[in-house]
Amino acid sequence: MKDILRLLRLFHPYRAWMAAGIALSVVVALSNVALLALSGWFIASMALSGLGNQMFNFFTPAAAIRGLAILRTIARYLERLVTHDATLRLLSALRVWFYGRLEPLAPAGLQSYRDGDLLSRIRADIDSLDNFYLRILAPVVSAAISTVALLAAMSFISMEVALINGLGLLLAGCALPLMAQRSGRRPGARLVTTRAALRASVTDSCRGAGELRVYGAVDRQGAHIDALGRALVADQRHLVRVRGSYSSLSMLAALISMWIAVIVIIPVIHAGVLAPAQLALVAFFVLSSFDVVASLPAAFQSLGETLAAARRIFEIADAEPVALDPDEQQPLPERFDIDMDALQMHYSPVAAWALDGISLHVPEGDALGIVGPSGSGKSSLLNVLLRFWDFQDGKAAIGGVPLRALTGEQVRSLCAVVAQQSHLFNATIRENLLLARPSASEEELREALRQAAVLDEVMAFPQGLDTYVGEVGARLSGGQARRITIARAFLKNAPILLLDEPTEGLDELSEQLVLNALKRLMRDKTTLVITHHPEVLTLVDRVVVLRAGRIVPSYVGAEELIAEGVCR
Ligand SMILES: Nc1ncnc2c1ncn2[C@@H]1O[C@H](COP(=O)(O)OP(=O)(O)OP(=O)(O)O)[C@@H](O)[C@H]1O
Repeated sequence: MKDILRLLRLFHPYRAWMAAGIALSVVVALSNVALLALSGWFIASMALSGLGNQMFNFFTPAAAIRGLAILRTIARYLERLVTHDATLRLLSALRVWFYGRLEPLAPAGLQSYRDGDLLSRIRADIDSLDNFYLRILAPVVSAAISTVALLAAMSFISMEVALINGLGLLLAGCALPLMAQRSGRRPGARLVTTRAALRASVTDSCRGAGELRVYGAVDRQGAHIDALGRALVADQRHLVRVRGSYSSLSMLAALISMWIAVIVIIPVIHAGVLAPAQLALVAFFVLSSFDVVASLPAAFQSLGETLAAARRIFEIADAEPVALDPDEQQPLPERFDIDMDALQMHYSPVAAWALDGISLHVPEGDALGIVGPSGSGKSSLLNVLLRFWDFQDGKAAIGGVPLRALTGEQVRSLCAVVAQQSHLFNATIRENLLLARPSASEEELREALRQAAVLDEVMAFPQGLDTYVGEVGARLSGGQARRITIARAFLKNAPILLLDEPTEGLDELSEQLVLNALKRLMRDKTTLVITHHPEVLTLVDRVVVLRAGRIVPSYVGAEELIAEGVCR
C-alpha cells in the first residue's frame, strides 16, 4: 500500500491527464453498454411489431444507436490518445527523476549493483510502471464509476436484476481479480528479478566475450543464460495461463449472470410490468456490463510485477549518497593548495583503514607524485578528494576551505581527471570533448587536441572530429584515447589535476607523447599523480610513498622505488 501511495504521489503532476483518461474510459464503457442494450431492445421491438403488425417509430432509436456508436468510437479514440499520452509523459518524467536520484550515488553507492541490473531498473522496471496507470489505476477507477452508474440505471428497470448484476460484477470485478493477483504475485515478482539477472548476465557476457572464449567458458555461460531465459519464460507462461483462466472465469460469470437475469425478468414481463422487448434490453445490458470489469483480473495480476518493479526503483531512489553535501554550501576556494591532516578513511565499518592518518600539504601549482604498492590507498586518496567517498576522521581542505563544506559538485568543478580507465562515451570525438566545456568553439577543440598532441591523428581520420570512438573508445588506440582524455582536461582547464596512472598500458612512443602533453597540462596547476612509472615522476616536485594507507616518512628516491618494485 505504501508503494502504491508513493507511486500516486509521483504521478501527481499528471493528475489532470490521468483524470481525463479515466473520464473518457467511463464514457466508452457506458456508451458501449447503452449501445448494446438499446440495439437489443431495438431489434426485438422491430421483430415484435412486425409479428404483431403494429406501427413502430424506429427513427428515434436508430438515431440514438448511431449517436451512441459515434460517441463510443470518438471517446475510445480520445481515451487511447489521452491515456497513452499521460503514460508516456509519466514514463519520461520517471526516467529523468530516477536518473537524477541515481547519479549522485555514483560511483560509491552503485558499486554493489551490476551494470545490466541498473540498466534493467532504468528501462524495464520503469516501463513496468506504465502498467500502474494504464492497466491498473485507470481500469479500476473507471470500472468502479461505471459499475455504480450502470447499477443505478438498471435499478430503474428492475431492482432484482440490478442486484444480480451487482453480485456478478462483484465476483468478476473484485473476487476474481484478487484471486488472479494472489496467483500472479510470486511469479510476477520473480519475473522482474529474473529479467534483471538475465539482462545483467547478457551484458556481462558481451563485455567479457573475449575472456569467455579464451577460457573455453562460452558453453557454460551460454547454459547459465539459457537457464535464466527458461525461468523467465516459465514465469511468463504461468502468468499468461493465470490471465487466460481468470478472463474465462470472468466471461462465465457474465453468461451466468445474464441467464439468471433473464430467468428473473421473464415473470415480470409475463405480469405485464415490462414490455417483452425489454427482455433483450436487460439481457444485453447485463452481458455487456461485464466488459467494464473484463480487464481487471489482468490488471490485478500485473500488480505484483508492477509493485516489484516499483520497489526496485525506490530502493535506489532512497539510497543516501556516501559523501553527503553540506546543508549550507561555502563559496568556492580562491586558492588551490591541498591539505590533509591525520585523515582516515575506510570503505565500510568492518573494513581496514584504506587511508590511515594521511597528512600532506601540496602548495598551489605544485605537483605531488604518489607511489606505493597495489592496495596501499593511492586511488582512495583521489576518491576522497573528488568527494566520491567520505572520510571518517581527520581533516581535508582545498585552499583552506574544508572539503566537507563544499558540495561534491563544487569540488569536482575544481578538478580535472585523467586516469587509465577514463571513460570515452560511444559518441564522436567532438561530443566527448564538449563534455568538458559544452560552449567550446571549433578552434578551442582543435587547440585542446593540439596541446594533447593528438590533433594530427584526429584530423587524419576521414570524419575528423566527428569520428565515432566506439564503445569505451574501442576504435582508437590506447595512446590516442588517453590523449583525447588529456585534451578534455585541457578544455576543462580546472585548477586541480588528478592523474591516475596516466601512462599505464602505453608503448614507449605513446608514453612520450602523453608525457609531453601532461607537462603542458600540469603548468600552474595543483597536481596529484599516481604512478608506477619513474618517467612520470620526472614531472613532479615531490613524491610520497604510501604503504597500507600510511605515508612512508622518509623520502625515497626513484632507484629505491624501483628496487622495491613500487616503480617499474
Ligand atoms: N570501492 C571499494 N570498495 C571497497 N574497498 C575498496 C574499494 N576500493 C578500494 N578498496 C580497498 O581499499 C584499499 C586501498 O585500495 P586502493 O584502490 O586505494 O589502492 P591502490 O593503491 O590505488 O591500488 P592499485 O595500485 O592496485 O590501484 C584496498 O584494500 C582495497 O581493497
